[in-house]
Amino acid sequence: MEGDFTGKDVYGKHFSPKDYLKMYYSFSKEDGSQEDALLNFYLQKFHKTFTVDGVKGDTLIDIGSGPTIYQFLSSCGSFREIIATDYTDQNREEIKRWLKKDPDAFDWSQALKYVCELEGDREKWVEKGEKVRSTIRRVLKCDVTQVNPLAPLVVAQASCVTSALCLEAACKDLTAYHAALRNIGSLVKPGGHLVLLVALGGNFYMAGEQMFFCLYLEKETVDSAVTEAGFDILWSEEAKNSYSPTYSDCKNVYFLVAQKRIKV
Ligand SMILES: C[C@](O)(C/N=c1/sc2cccc3c2n1CCC3)C(=O)N1CCN(c2cccc3cnccc23)CC1
Repeated sequence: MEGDFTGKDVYGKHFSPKDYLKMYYSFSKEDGSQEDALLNFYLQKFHKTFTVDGVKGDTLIDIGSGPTIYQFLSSCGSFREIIATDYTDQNREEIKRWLKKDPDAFDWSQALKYVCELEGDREKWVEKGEKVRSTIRRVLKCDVTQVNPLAPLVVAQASCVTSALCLEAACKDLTAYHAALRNIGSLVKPGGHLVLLVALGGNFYMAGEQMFFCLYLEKETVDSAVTEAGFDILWSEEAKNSYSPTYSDCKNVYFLVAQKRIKV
């Protein structure tokens, strides 16, 4: 299967949010496991972007949210409205379960506590959860291979677009990757921000027993695609040796913040 692109239909049929969440986002009991370190890296970089560096605005659109909400824990205090999106119904349903406090929704309390600790008060994690729930206003279908990824909806350009671990799974080759970056970049207003979390140097990742395609990307490839999509890269950071081989052959994870050039 390695190397065969995983089409959108396969995601709809075979992507199990529950398996995926258990594999990647269950803080293990003994601290310092590889997966904890990886999630902590993501949470630290979102904290730096939104809480420390002060990226903020009216609307934030998250592209390819998957079944997760960790990516909103820092941005929920910096935007009036967050729009979560994903291609597959089951991922959007998983997010809605958490928003409604459904008893069998995934437990994000460990991640909530970790971000509250970064913000200086670990006890505020329940309020943080309510803040995330009140800020995520819509959960929409997206398809990054479409010129308008939110079609048929037409949504006003956003102050910020974030996308974590999505494009490398959704794009079958570099041409598609460049096009997808242009597509999601069109959702950002001039002067607005694009925040990417990218898995580098791998061909697949696991979710439960299923193997899914990952486009092999290097840091330089991502940087040039972001620049060509009309953005200036403000800063970026690579975490080496991030993935345990059980889950993916990806080597590193890459966090990048860019700003959309204002055409003069
Ligand atoms: C984010 C995610 O959780 C996937 N997570 C993870 S964990 C991990 C660990 C190591 C490597 C990698 C990795 N990845 C994906 C990237 C590679 C998810 O569920 N995804 C992303 C991809 N997505 C789409 C598929 C097909 C077409 C799409 C069209 N438009 C929009 C989205 C589309 C479906 C939902």
